[in-house]
Amino acid sequence: MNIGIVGGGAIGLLFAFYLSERHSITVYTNRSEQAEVIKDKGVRMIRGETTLLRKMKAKPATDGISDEDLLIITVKQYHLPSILPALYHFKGNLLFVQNGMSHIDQVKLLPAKEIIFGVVEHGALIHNQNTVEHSGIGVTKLASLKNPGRDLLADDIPFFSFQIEPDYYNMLLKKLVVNAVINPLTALLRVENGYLVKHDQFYNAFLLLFNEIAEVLELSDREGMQRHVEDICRTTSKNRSSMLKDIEKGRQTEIDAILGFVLSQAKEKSKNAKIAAMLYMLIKGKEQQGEESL
Ligand SMILES: NC(=O)C1=CN([C@@H]2O[C@H](COP(=O)(O)OP(=O)(O)OC[C@H]3O[C@@H](n4cnc5c(N)ncnc54)[C@H](OP(=O)(O)O)[C@@H]3O)[C@@H](O)[C@H]2O)C=CC1
Ligand SMILES: CC(C)(CO)C(=O)C(=O)O
Repeated sequence: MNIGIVGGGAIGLLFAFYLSERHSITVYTNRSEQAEVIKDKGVRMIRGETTLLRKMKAKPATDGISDEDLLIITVKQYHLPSILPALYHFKGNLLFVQNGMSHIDQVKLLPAKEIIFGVVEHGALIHNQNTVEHSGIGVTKLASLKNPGRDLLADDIPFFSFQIEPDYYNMLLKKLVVNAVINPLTALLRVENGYLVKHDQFYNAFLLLFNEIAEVLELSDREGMQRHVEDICRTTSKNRSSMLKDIEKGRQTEIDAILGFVLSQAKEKSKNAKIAAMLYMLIKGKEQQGEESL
């Protein structure tokens, strides 16, 4: 397949590197300088002691998107509006891998042949314009908006597998609840994920927030979901969440796509979401503080 990857960040370079084993890849970057570096030097991937390099095509997204069979959108949720106008002319298949759920309504009406959502369970860290570290090996879960079960990315690529899920909404919801509980709390407390279940007072706060979110989202299996979020805290106990890292680096966070979605659901259903609202404001305040210190 001809696959285009929009965004040359951590996830974009990770997908570009692994998929280039079976497909012809073009990376569509934000900056022309990055496209030149990738065209010239290829994409380097570091996994433990292994470092590998693959050559591929790259161009700035502003030069236009070609007729790819599949276009994978790996920009952050808050950058989607900058790329959506170009997607109104794209007739191939689209895959969105953003965290959160506020992008569902933004992309539903695109004229693409197929719209697929992805939940990436890999860890990826960008080192420079053409180098990515595969810091956690997981899977990418995929679910289609229109044709459940159709698997465009069925190839068996070592260290980079895909899992087809039957229901895109439930797949995204499960990840949303994890991010809505863990990310704002760890970002504000400045602790690693494991602390939320290890520390009595933090765990009480975790439960208050989880219960409010479960009520707003009308979760059908509350106990199962609570166990799932607690398990993620344990299995990623030494991780600093992406929101904590964003706050530490003074960057914008994905709070709008995560707690913003919970708040919009609460408003729609006239449900109480005071804790989520407070955490949302505190994270927004921290983002502003970061901007002011630049
Ligand atoms: N990193 C991880 O381990 C994981 C990330 N995710 C999710 O994947 C998504 C991407 O995350 P991540 O890769 O870490 O983010 P990054 O910030 O590393 O990458 C985003 C990239 O998109 C580029 N970009 C922004 N606007 C445009 C545009 N208009 N056209 C082309 N490129 C553009 C940025 O360019 P520039 O560099 O110039 O700003 C940047 O290179 C997020 O929603 C995140 O939640 C999910 C699971 C794990
Ligand atoms: C699962 C978790 C919480 C791992 O840190 C994550 O997805 C994130 O940090 O955004």
